[in-house]
Amino acid sequence: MSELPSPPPPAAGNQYGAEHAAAKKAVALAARLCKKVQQDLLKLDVQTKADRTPVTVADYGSQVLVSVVLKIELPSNSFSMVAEEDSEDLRKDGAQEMLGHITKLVNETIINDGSYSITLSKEDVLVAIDGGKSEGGPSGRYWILDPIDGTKGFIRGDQYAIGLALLDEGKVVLGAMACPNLPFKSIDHNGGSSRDQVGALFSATIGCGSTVESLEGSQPQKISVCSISNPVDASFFESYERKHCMRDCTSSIAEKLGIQAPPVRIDSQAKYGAVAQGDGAIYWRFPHKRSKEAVWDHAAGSIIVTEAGGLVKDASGNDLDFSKGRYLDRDAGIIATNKYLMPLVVKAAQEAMKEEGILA
Ligand SMILES: Nc1ncnc2c1ncn2[C@@H]1O[C@H](COP(=O)(O)O)[C@@H](OP(=O)(O)O)[C@H]1O
Ligand SMILES: [Mg+2]
Ligand SMILES: [Mg+2]
Ligand SMILES: [Mg+2]
Repeated sequence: MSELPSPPPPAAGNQYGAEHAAAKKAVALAARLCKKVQQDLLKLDVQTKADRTPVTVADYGSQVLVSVVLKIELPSNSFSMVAEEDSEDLRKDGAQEMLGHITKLVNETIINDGSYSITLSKEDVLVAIDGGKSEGGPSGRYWILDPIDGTKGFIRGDQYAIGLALLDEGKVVLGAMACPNLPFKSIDHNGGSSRDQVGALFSATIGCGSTVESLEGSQPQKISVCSISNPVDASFFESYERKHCMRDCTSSIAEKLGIQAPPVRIDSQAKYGAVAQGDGAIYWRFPHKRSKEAVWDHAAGSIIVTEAGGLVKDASGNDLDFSKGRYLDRDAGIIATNKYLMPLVVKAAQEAMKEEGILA
């Protein structure tokens, strides 16, 4: 397989140009490993974590590759990352076979890409996974990674995303997100023609807009959220998994807004990418309990939507605060949409949640 294409030099004025290029390379390489695993996922490649959610060899392998690429591409003594997975379960007796498989997958992906002449041992793999143990917070620079967001979708053969973001003094300043199964329209700027492709790489840097390109390499093209202002014409995305979203509440919000289109239910932060490129108008998330929302489930997706001209708020209309550590501090619910629809969706959500007894 050919080496991943080097991205074009960053636009003048992009102070995170090197990080942007490294982040895209990292998620694109991780996506190669994930695609290979999704094609022939075996039962023994999937484990259940202590919180009873699934994790696969690809979640771990992706986390290793992103961490390795960032460290090589951006040499510095101060690498810090908040990532979803840790090595605890892989260090247990009985996990040796799985660890061996992850190590093999990581090394094969590196060899096939051809950019780096390194081979990782099992111990290197464990150490790379634990590179994601940072606690985050309001100061300094650190990465936030969801190595596979939508693991349940990944196992089912559906949508998933690899989401990577950079925080600088508590603010998300860049995001790169690979969505290997998401369709997008690639536009030939010479001929003006467009064709449908699958495998999108979204990225955004603060103040520089959002782009999408092919995961296999193509010219990045600017994207923007839709400009629908009447909710009757809007469509919305929500979780495929019934357990992840209160459907009674969201159908009530949709009814209040007069939305005609049926819900589009897909897994992962691919929903943020779809809203950012105007495939639909709204992504909302209303979890059942006031469960904690992890920063890695939203950091990359949220900057890709805001740099595409959209807004991302909690259900009270507040900005998301990524500076509080590994979890977001927010009021129930998260909404991503354009500036016209946001106040209407927040109002409908507040009313619906009061009626459902979720808000006082
Ligand atoms: N019972 C639950 N309620 C709400 N969110 C949940 C959940 N179980 C898992 N999740 C979160 O939902 C994410 C997937 O979101 P979506 O529903 O949009 O596909 C998961 O990310 P991971 O797959 O990275 O673990 C996980 O963080
Ligand atoms: Mg998970
Ligand atoms: Mg996730
Ligand atoms: Mg995950």
